Order: sequence, then C-alpha cells, then structure tokens
Amino acid sequence: MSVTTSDAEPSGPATEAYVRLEHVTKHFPANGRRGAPLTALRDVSLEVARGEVFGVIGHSGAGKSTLVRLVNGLETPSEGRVHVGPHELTALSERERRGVRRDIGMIFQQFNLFRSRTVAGNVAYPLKVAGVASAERDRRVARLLDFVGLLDRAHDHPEQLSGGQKQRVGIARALATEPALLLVDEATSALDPETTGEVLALLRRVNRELGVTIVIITHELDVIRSIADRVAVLDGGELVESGSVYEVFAHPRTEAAARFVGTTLRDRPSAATLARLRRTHPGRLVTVRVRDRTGFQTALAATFLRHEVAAEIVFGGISELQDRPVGSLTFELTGPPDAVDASLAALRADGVELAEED
Ligand SMILES: Nc1ncnc2c1ncn2[C@@H]1O[C@H](COP(=O)(O)OP(=O)(O)OP(=O)(O)O)[C@@H](O)[C@H]1O
Repeated sequence: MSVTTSDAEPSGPATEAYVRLEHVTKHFPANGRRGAPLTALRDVSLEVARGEVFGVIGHSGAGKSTLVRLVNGLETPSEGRVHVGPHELTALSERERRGVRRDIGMIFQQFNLFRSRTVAGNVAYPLKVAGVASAERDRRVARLLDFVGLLDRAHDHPEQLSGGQKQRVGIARALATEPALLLVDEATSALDPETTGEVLALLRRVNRELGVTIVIITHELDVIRSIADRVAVLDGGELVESGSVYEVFAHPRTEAAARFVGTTLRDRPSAATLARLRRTHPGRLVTVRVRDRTGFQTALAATFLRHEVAAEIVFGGISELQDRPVGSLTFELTGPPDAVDASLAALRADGVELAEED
C-alpha cells in the first residue's frame, strides 16, 4: 500500500487522537457460491484528532461506509485495531461495543427519522432510551431544537419539513446524548447546494461551539472543501493519501487524489479553451500553479522581467481553500525562445510547478 502524506505539514494530528485505525483490513466472505471474497478495506491506518473535522472521500465502493461501520463497532475488522476514545473496540465484547456506540452520534443520508413521531419526539427518543427523566428530556430537546433553529417546528411531523430541516432534526437527535464523536455518512447527498451549505454550516457550529469531533464521509469534494480540516482519500479500499485539506487538494501527491481534485480545481485550460486562446495568443502558453507564498506573483513577474520575457495572464484564477490561495494562471510568454526557456528553468529551480501547454 502506498500512503502519501505531505512533507510540508505534519499529517498526523497536532493533538490527541480520538479515533485511531491501525492497519485495518476488512474482508467480506464470498456472497453465494459463485461470488469471490471481497476486501473492502486493506491495511488502512489513520488518526482523527479530538475536536477536528476529518473528511473521508472516495468513489462508490471505495470502502467509506465500511470504515464508518468499523468505527461505530457495527463491523469488526478482519485484521488490525480500531480505537475510539479510550476504548479499543476490537478488544470489547458486542455488549461493551453497544455501550461505546451510544457515545457516537450518527447522521445518515436518508435522515432515518420516525415518521410517526413529532420533531420533538424524534429528538427525545434517544434520551428516552437512555432513561433520562421527562422534565430533563423536555429541557434538552428544547435546547437542541433551538440550536438547530427548529424550535417553532417542535410539534410538526417529519413529512411537513423540507429535506434540510429533516437533516437538522437528524443532527439534533444525534446530539441528544451529548456524544463526543459524530459520524456523518453522505449527509448532504440528497440535498440541493444551498441546503447543503446550511447543513454544513450547522455541522461546523456543532464542531466549533460544542467541541464535537466529526468524521464526515462523502463522495462530494465541495463538502470536504467547505468543512473538513484534514482529509483521507480512499480508493479501492486503500487509503492513498491523507493530510490537510489544503495540501491534499492544492498539491495532491498521488494520481488517485489528483483525479478527485482535478474535477473541482479545473486548473488547466481545456482543449477547447486552448484552441480559442491560440487564435489570439501566438506566444508560448505556460500554466503555473499558484503557491501560498508571500510575494509569489511579484517573484514570477521579476523572473520574466529579468529574462526580458513579456508575460501576460490569459487564463486561470485564484480561489481560497482553508484561507490559503489555490489555483493556476496561464501565461502567454513572448520573447526569444532561449530567454523563455531560461525563465522557465529559473522558475522550476525555484520550486514553481508549471506546465507548457501543447
Ligand atoms: N456486508 C457486506 N457484505 C459483502 N460485501 C460488502 C458488505 N458491505 C460492503 N461490501 C462491499 O465492500 C465494498 C465497499 O463498500 P462500502 O459500502 O464500504 O463502499 P462506499 O465507499 O461506502 O460506497 P458507497 O458510497 O456506494 O456506499 C463494496 O464492494 C461493497 O459491495
């Protein structure tokens, strides 16, 4: 297995790990006579720090849900160990694991609300199961519904709510027993972009204001970009890359991660854009990846100037990720070929990532 972590930043959490997977492999037995045994996860090691939002991305079938089920103890690994808080799940009995599971909140794509219960009844349910007295239950339900902005809908039933509101009830219910860890499995996949933004903002508040550690599983990069501190990329059951969202998204080190990220950053002009650019820009076209470095563009300009190369930005853009600049700029470079070559060599020597467009 190749696990690539960033050189620039420590990929390990700065503080104490709350969830730890050590060399976890999960095989599923052959399904029926003709099915072959399947390895859903292979030798996966990762740590989630207490208090962070940790994203896991991967395509369908990459093993994301299996990973969630291992962390909440619904599955046991074929090999390796899973730790949650002070517990090593793999060393516990099923009954003990159920106890640990009560301290983990779960959020699902399909909300999983009781249709026959009111909004308040849904949020109260886990408290009832935990044996919390009725007056205390009512107090906590009101506080939770206020937190998610649905106090005025307490007596409605789920079918009277929008998808986003249902998910907010799901979040309130998951928080009812005051878990230290929230597992969020494709929670926004059924929601439109605006509602997704609202639900993610609420999860951010859960993390920041209540200090809840969040593991969020998704195939949507924008979800990771907008909420996660660190991310792990799963591909075919293997953890191929992990690190800060900035490092993994701005500078992916594996092809699998780059494939994911390439779909959102769109950092090179497409073939059609290039053809259009060429009609009006006869010079050499070079795409430079923006670095989070003070004076980066000034240094670029100075290098071109020193080599007497004219550089005009003809495509690209800069956006932000975790408050740091990301993006790329395509320049049209005009000047004697030797001078252009020398300027590009100088930039490369300075660690600038660039690609000449064909
Ligand atoms: N209980 C099971 N028995 C047999 N195979 C399983 C079981 N659970 C998962 N798998 C298989 O393990 C692999 C990983 O599945 P998993 O659901 O973890 O992926 P995923 O990344 O969550 O995908 P999706 O986003 O589609 O849910 C898949 O090939 C799946 O068919």
